[in-house]
Amino acid sequence: MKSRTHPRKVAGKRVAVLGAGSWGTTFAKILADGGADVVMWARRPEVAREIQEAKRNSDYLPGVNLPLGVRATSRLDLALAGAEQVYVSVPSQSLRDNLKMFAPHLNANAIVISLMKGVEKSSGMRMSEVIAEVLQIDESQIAVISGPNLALEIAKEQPTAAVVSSTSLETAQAVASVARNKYFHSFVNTDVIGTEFGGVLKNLIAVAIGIVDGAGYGENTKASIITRGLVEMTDFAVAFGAHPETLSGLAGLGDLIATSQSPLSRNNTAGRLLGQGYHLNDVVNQMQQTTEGLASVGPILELARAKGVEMPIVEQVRQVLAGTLDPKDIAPHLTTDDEPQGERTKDGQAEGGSAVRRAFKRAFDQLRHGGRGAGSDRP
Ligand SMILES: NC(=O)C1=CN([C@@H]2O[C@H](COP(=O)(O)OP(=O)(O)OC[C@H]3O[C@@H](n4cnc5c(N)ncnc54)[C@H](O)[C@@H]3O)[C@@H](O)[C@H]2O)C=CC1
Ligand SMILES: O=C(CO)COP(=O)(O)O
Repeated sequence: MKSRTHPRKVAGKRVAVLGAGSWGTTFAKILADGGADVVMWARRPEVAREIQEAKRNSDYLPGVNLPLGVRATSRLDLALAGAEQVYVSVPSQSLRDNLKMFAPHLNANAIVISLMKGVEKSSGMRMSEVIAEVLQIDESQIAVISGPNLALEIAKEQPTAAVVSSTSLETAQAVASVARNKYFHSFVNTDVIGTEFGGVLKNLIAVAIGIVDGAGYGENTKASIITRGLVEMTDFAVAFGAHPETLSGLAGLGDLIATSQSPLSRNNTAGRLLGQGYHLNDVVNQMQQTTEGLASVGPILELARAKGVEMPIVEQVRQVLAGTLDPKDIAPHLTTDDEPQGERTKDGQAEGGSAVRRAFKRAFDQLRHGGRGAGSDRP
């Protein structure tokens, strides 16, 4: 970085944001507006240069002025030097390779925060698990952030909230006290599994909503899918050890509503194109930004199968992606049950049993059949 292009340094904690796409850039603005001293790493030198010199990232956030305090470089050593908190926002499928590049430059005590909402296709691992495995750091040094956070709205400073989650409450609080400002409110929790899976799973339901929207169905259909989708999300996450409340919080229901309703959502947009009859390859080519849901469908269904969790909506999304189900048919087949099924009621109990009760039953069945129990978060 040339010193003449260095802006005045903002007083505050030195943090790094790795990944200069729409979310990484927006998050750098959130942090800088909260008073942190932010250096971004961009893969492409021209993107780093535009942010550093013009305080713009016109490819991803057209028309948005970044705070003067945000600096950017394409050199990892400069971005990570002295960084106490490191926020990572790259496509989930590229995380492992990126982490290997980051590792030599990371401070041993730095907290690493995942801003991503996908699972690794090859392993089914959550992003925090990939971080722990590749960087070989303790889980108390890792946090994740998730919530109803459409980047472009936040870049325009429209108020929203998110959850910062770490198995260490102290870590979550340390991150939340930096990742906040007048338009971004951070809550904390210690349910990393629920917080991460909430972000992953809502993408899949948002794709389903996009599909039925594109196929011409209306609000009743979409509301039914959102509601039943939340049940699938909760069943799945609880089976892996999440607290059900997390899924009805910002990282679950909150994000599900935002993503399912907004044309800004890439997952929702991809679904709509599929619903309009475009082939998956054409949709992928048309999407210029990361669309995590398309890559997550396969690994999530595999994980679900391993725990005996039924996900009829996600399964139908898979079939539409594979071209074996007409998008028009996704709505009439909202359930695979042959018999009438109980709906969860106000206290979380369904006639057929609560998510927790079902999780226990699954664990019991798995133990009986020599499998692993529900307490484990890996199949
Ligand atoms: N955009 C949004 O509104 C939000 C996105 N997220 C999550 O943040 C993560 C990143 O998403 P976005 O920033 O929106 O994506 P994006 O497509 O806008 O940007 C991705 C960035 O990663 C970089 N990158 C680094 N290594 C890469 C590689 N090997 N292959 C491709 N790109 C690579 C790209 O150059 C680009 O700067 C995703 O997991 C997404 O679900 C979470 C909340 C909100
Ligand atoms: O996670 C998001 C909003 O919270 C962004 O959703 P998309 O990735 O679908 O754009």
